[in-house]
Amino acid sequence: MTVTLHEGVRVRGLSRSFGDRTVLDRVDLDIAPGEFVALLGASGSGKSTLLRALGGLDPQAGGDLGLPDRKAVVYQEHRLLPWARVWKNVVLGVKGPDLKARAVAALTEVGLKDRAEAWPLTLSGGESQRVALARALVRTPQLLLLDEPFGALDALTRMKAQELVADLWAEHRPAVLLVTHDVEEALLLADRALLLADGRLAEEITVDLPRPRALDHPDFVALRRRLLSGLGVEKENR
Ligand SMILES: Nc1ncnc2c1ncn2[C@@H]1O[C@H](COP(=O)(O)OP(=O)(O)OP(=O)(O)O)[C@@H](O)[C@H]1O
Repeated sequence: MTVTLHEGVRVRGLSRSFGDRTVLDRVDLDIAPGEFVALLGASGSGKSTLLRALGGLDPQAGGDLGLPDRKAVVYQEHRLLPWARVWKNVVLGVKGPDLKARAVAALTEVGLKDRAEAWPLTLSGGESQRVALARALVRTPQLLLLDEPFGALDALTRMKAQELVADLWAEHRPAVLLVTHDVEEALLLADRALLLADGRLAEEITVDLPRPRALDHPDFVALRRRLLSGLGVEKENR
């Protein structure tokens, strides 16, 4: 694997095997600076493996990776450390002056300014994920990697979190790769949706809909059907 600096993402021939099982098979992927891309695929198709490689977190992957310097990842589980106050969690590992002020600024952006001094165990699941978003924001990422960040939230909290991500993305415009199982989430947020199957990017759907997006817009419904069919779900009522 070679990693070079790039403004957005420019991946060529990304491959990854575990034993004799090839999970990623010479994947090419471009994400322009500021572009929001969603990645869908069946369970076990290699979405998280691809995301990990883009985080520069998988030295055993093969291929040429052009990646920006500043990357941040948000996972399905918040990964907050219980023994550090919320604001400290946000800036853990960050260097430089005014760390507390930077943490509070990021927490303000996710609507949690007043929880800066709280302990992580006193937060709800949705709040914890917002802290995880603040922890990403404070790093001013050029590439934001989201690995099913709202997968464990209830439907209403998830919708609010999606709105928050849409707002934060519009404000800061990082390139985003969002791994999700949720077709509607992909279509609400992304410029492009990619389908991963058999180790390759099997399909690409451009989501050319004005924002904010409405679930009941006929073009939205048509794209939803197309994506579901790409995922092998044909039933109309799903
Ligand atoms: N460290 C590892 N060692 C062995 N096999 C692995 C490892 N990491 C992933 N795999 C295998 O690679 C395949 C792809 O895993 P990955 O987690 O990338 O899939 P995914 O598409 O993100 O799945 P899901 O949607 O269920 O989260 C799976 O078959 C998994 O078992």
